[in-house]
Amino acid sequence: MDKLQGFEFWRTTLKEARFVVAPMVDQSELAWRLLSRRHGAQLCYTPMLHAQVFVRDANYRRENLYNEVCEEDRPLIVQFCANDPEVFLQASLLAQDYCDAIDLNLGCPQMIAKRGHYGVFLQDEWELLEKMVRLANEKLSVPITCKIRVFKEVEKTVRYAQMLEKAGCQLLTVHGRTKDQKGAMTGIANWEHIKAVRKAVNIPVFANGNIQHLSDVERCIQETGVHGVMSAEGNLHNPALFEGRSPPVWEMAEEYLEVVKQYPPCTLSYVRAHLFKLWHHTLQIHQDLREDLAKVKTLEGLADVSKQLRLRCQIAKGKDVEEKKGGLPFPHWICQPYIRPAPKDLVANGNSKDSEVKKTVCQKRALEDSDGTADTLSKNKQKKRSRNPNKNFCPEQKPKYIKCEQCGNPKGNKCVFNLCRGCCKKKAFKEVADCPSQYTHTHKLTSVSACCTNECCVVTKRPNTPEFV
Ligand SMILES: Cc1cc2nc3c(=O)[nH]c(=O)nc-3n(C[C@H](O)[C@H](O)[C@H](O)COP(=O)(O)O)c2cc1C
Repeated sequence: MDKLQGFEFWRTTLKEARFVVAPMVDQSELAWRLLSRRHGAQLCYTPMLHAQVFVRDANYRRENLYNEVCEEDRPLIVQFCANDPEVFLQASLLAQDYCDAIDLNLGCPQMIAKRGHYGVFLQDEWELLEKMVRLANEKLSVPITCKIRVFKEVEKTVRYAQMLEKAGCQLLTVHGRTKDQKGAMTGIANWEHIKAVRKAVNIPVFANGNIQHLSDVERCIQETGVHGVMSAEGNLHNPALFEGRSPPVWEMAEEYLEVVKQYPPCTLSYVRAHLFKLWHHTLQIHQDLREDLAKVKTLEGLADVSKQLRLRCQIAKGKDVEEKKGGLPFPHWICQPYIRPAPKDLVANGNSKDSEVKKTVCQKRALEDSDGTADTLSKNKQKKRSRNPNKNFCPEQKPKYIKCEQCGNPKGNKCVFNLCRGCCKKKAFKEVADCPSQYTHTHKLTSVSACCTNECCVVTKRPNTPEFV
């Protein structure tokens, strides 16, 4: 049977989904998707996966997709970042049986995407994108979709969307922010651009940006004419957003922790990050518990801190105590959006906050650009240091790894070809393998599973290598 396309795909496979949970690295994992679906989400995306790693590493495939497969988690779109048509295709072929469509990330504006040459940094490479989408559309059994950011110019954004449609993209998500609208400069998404794209293409369009309440969903659909809306931050702060409810935080936190237990394993740092987002406002009052939440090392520990937060809120609620602090919303214990200060409020000319924001942005950039050589540590590094105070972030004192002669990744421990695990494996398959470490292992082996974890030893599984038979 021919695969469904465009509107037919949206109507039949996606069941006319209008409420969509965004792809979110470390945050749109299975447990969170299931929680969001229970509360109104009709379609979810996986976090962005790296196409190249997905092709190369079976563990990565298992941990990030295959082990997460479950019936309740459909419809599901798997998102990849990629910059090579063949690699993107190979990754998508390996993922297509576990999802309803494959999405290409053309929106990530982070420094890591700049270095890896993917996400929004492909925004100007139309020829390459055309090839990637065309090949995927031709060869995959599921539709290919794209998630883009807008250009400053409406007209260029429209031509960009039309190019992707022509290449074979079957559904387009338009994030109404430009490449530079990130971090402190995030600001408001532009729905005018989204509306223009919607009018100009003949495939379903989802709008992304500024969706914090159910009323935003309705307004966005009305103003832009899109077929669905996607929420990221709004969903993280209130997973019941699409139900039009703002439940007490503990209700969502406890239900989420239950789902995590029901669908193991879930990485602890994801759970911690979700609780930080859910309890965002309350944690500004109960700073002691903020520290506890950062420190505990088990799921039970996290659940316990969450319970203590609930008890404190319930006591305050019972006594009708108004715990107001700074600009915190009240009551702080209901799920509600975190409103970022608008960049114009922060960087208006002559505003005293101006230099502060620019300083933060510049510091961050310096840190990103210099790979951690700046004086200030990023939030992530600070977190790492709080867990391991002896950790050294000085690049000169980092252990130096020997690099793979072919690709520059760290060399495998035992490989005598001076290759990384992936390249060694390829070599082993292409040529008759004669890595002495493999011989040694093979002779000692009683079973394949006793083999070293170095993928170069995969060669021992090949039935017709002399050392195996
Ligand atoms: C924690 C987090 C992780 C994200 N990871 C991804 C990702 O993996 N792929 C992607 O295309 N966008 C990612 N984004 C961007 C969102 O999908 C979305 O485009 C952006 O946050 C704007 O939507 P919002 O205004 O509803 O937050 C991420 C956003 C957040 C907050």
